[in-house]
Parts: sequence; C-alpha cells; structure tokens
Amino acid sequence: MFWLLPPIILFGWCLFSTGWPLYRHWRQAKRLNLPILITPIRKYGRTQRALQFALTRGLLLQFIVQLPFIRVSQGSWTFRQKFSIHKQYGEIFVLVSPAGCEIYVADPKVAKQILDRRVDFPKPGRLLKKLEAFGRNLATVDGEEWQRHRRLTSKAFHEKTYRTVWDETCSIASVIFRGWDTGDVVDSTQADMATLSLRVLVKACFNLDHENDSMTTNTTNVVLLQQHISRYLRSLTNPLRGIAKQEVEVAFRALNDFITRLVRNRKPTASIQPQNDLVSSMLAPAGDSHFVDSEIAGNLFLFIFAGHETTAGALVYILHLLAVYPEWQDWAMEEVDRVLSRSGDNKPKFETAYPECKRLRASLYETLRLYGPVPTIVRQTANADQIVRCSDNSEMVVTSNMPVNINCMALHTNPDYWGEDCLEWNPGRWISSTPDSFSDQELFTMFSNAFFPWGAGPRVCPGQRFSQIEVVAVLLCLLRAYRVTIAPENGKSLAESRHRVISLLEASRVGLTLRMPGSRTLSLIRRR
Ligand code: HEM
Repeated sequence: MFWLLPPIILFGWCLFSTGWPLYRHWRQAKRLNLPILITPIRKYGRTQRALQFALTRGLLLQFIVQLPFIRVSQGSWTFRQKFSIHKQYGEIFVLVSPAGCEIYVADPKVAKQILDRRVDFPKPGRLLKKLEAFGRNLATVDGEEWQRHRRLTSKAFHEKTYRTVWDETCSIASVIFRGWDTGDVVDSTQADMATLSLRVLVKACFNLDHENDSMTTNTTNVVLLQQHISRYLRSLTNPLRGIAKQEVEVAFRALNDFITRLVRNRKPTASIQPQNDLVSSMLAPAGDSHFVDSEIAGNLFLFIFAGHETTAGALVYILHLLAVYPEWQDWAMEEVDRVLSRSGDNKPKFETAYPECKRLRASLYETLRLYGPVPTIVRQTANADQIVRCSDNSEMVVTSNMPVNINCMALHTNPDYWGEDCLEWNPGRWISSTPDSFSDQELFTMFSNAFFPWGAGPRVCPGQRFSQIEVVAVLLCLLRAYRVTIAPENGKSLAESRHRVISLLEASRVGLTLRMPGSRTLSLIRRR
C-alpha cells in the first residue's frame, strides 16, 4: 500500500495549493456583492497551457468546453466569448481564480466612470513594466508624472501632423497597391500594412523621410526595423514562444540604436529649428517641464509600437472584411467615387476629402467594434475603496487594490446596444440616412456610449485621429482604383475560401494587440 502514498500526497498538495487560495479569494469576492465565476485554472499557469493544448486539438467533450470556467480559462477568451459570458453572469462580474480576483465590466456607464477617474483607477503598474525597457513613458506612468508626459507629447498632434499623415499614407499606399496589381495573389498583406503604418509614423512623428533620410535610406531599413519591433514585442507578450534570447537581444539593440541615433541627430538643432513633430516636442521644454534622455527613448519606443502595430492590425482586418463582404465594398466604393468626382482631382486633399469619407470611417468603426486591437482595457483601484454608479442606478463598491478589466469586446457585442445582428460586420449601422442616399448621411454617434476602441477619459488614445486619417487614406487609395477580393485557394470554391477567411478572423489571438494568425491571400482587380 506504500506505493499509494506519493500519489495521495501529490493529489492532496494540488488540492490544497489550489483550494486554499481559491477559498481566500472567493471570500474576498463575496465582499463585492457581484456575481462570482470561479475557475481553479490559473492564468498563464501549466494547467492553462494543458487546457489550451487539449482545446486546440479538440480533445475535450463539447459539454466540458461549454462550462463557463473552461470558457474563461482559455487564452484570448474576451475576444472569443464576446458578450456570452456576461449574458450569463451579468454586465459586471468577478472572476475568482487561485491567482486572485478580477472584475470584468461590460456596463457602459461603469466603464466610462472608471476610464474618466484616472486617479481612482490607475493602470496596473506591474503589467506595464514590460514596456519600460527603453525608459519610462506615457503609457507606463501615472499621477503628475503622466500629466507631464501627456503635455510634452501631445504638442506633436496638430493639423499639420494630420495633413502629413494623409499625404504620406496616400503616397505609400499607392505604391503598395501598384505592387499588388500584378494579377497574382497577394500574400504580404500583414507585412505591407505594418511597413506602411511604420513609415507613416516615422514621417509624421519623427520627420524622417524614408527616401531621403540617411537613417531610413531605403525600404529595406524600414522593413528591418519593423521586423525588429515585431520580434521584440512578440517576446514581451509570450516569452515562451520560442524566440531565441539572442534574436531578442539583436532586436533590442537595433531598436535602441535607431532611437539613440534619432535623438542624437536632432538634439543640436531642436531649439534652433523646431520641426513641430514628436521628437521636437519632447526635446523642447514646455514651461518648467522637460524629459530626461531615458524618457525620450521610452516614449519614442512607445509611439513606434502603439502607433503602428494597432493601425496596421486594423488595416489587415478591414482589407479582409471588404474582400469577404463585396456588397459593403460596393457601398464604400460609391462614396469614394463621389468624393473624387466632387474634388475633380485625382490627388484628394485632406481638408476637403477626409470629412466627406463617412462610409470609410464607418467601415473602420465597424472593424474596431468586432476586431479592435485592444479587446480589454486594464485598470485597478489604488489603496482606497471606490464607489461607482451602475446603469441600473445601483451603487457598486470596488474594494482597494482590485484589478478591473473593461471588457470592450463584450461592450461592443451586447445585443441590447447593437441589436440582434451584433456579431455581423455591418458598417451601414453607423450611417444615419437611407443606405443609398448621400445627401443627408451622417455618422451615427448614438453608439459612442458603448464603443471604446480607443479607450476614453483623460487617457484616451492620443493617436485616435491619426489612425482614422491613415485608415481612410488607405481605403480611398485602394478603392479608387481597385476592388479587393479573396483569392480562391487551389481546388476550393469562392464560398469555401470566404468561409476559411471568416474562420481565420475568428481565430484571432490577443497578445499585446489582437492579431489574425497569418493573412489569407487576397487579390486586386483593377476598376478602370
Ligand atoms: C486603430 C488604431 C489605434 C487603436 C485602436 C488604439 C487604441 C488605444 C487604446 C484603447 C488606448 C488606451 C489604453 C488604456 O486606456 O489603457 C491607447 C493608448 C495609447 N495610444 Fe493608441 N490606438 C491606436 C492608434 C494609435 C496611434 C496611431 C498612436 C500614435 C501615433 C497611438 C498612441 C497611443 C499612446 C501613446 C497611448 C497611451 C496613452 C496614455 O496612456 O496616456 N495609438 N490606444
């Protein structure tokens, strides 16, 4: 019988090491007076990895897969489950695991209060430390320090910047689409959109010209820089995904070198010849606030990452969605033709063309609603309890040091706000006139209460307008000359290929941002 002892001890230990913390956290959760969902599976732990393995290989029975605690224990669950868990547990619930308690919020009124109350609900510092390898930056600091970072960086976003974003995007996108127009299939959508958005950022924020500047003399350099960023960021979100340490170090050194050279080149002339861009804004003191070198480096890294990874992701999704839904592509094309015929110019101007592109903006909003790069916005309470008012006017007390996640995916797919077709990609929902009339069409704002792709409140994304202009310019350049379609795969019908693309969209994963696992081949058909 002695042989039974080790497995019994092991089983007892597992039970105790999971059960005891689970019990303590459950007691803590009870104080919140919220619905409780308990999972014995620890986020990022070994059991979660084993579960993920079993789920991806279909090794579990369907009824087990459908258990709520299994549904919230898989990676990227907020994207995959959409509103469904909240439908069962309510718009606000607390998830209890051996690692602790976390509140999930899909109540728009509560989400807005949390994002508005920057001091009561700061960002959880420990999560953001990873983004500080180059120095402290706007996304990783709080309190007065955050105010200083925001003041010094926001000076860089003005109408001239936006005009540069528009012009630069139009010129780069036209070249990319000409390159795609070979009659062949396009399998470089992700790489090309990442390069495009990085080049636009490098021009608009750093005033570096990819053709004339010695730092980014040719396409290869931007592509290389993009690869280093991508490798470095992947290593942050998933250190276990087999990226060799050496490769990460090479990527880190290359990025560090780029940032250091950029600052060194600009420092001597920053005060004599300010260039109105992000680098100038950070080098020039505003009143008595200024940045030290590591903060400049930290912010340059942040803007490189936040400014291109998110927009590139949105572009990849939108191109695939337009290809999957040709009827909405026709609808968007109608607007493009009208905007271009009005301006009578093949080179549409930012000031006149952009405000007219409402259907293109609607297509972006609808894409971000279902495939926004940031599916969850994380906050926590500081050292004091906080009271918030819910949509049903009841009060909720959030205890101190409690993680609070705004579940944007759930907010964006709640049928009460978005209707029964909430899971369909339907850009028309954003336009308030009859679908085929232009005269009185307006972009709907009634959804804005339950729509948080760029966050909200004081920490709302400073690149919101930047990214909208970039995406609209890409779509305008695409649809004025081409139609984008799914390239049928060998031996598959078009319907089957479309179906495969939809499955791929739904297989997206949440890392630092939401990403499709690879892009499918698209093709361009010339319109005229
Ligand atoms: C479709 C494109 C984009 C989306 C969906 C997006 C989304 C977001 C979201 C949700 C946040 C807030 C996170 C939070 O509150 O914790 C954020 C913050 C931020 N974004 Fe964006 N973003 C986009 C493009 C950009 C661009 C183009 C830039 C820069 C040019 C940028 C720079 C930043 C920065 C610096 C922050 C941190 C702000 C702070 O903490 O005060 N983003 N973004």
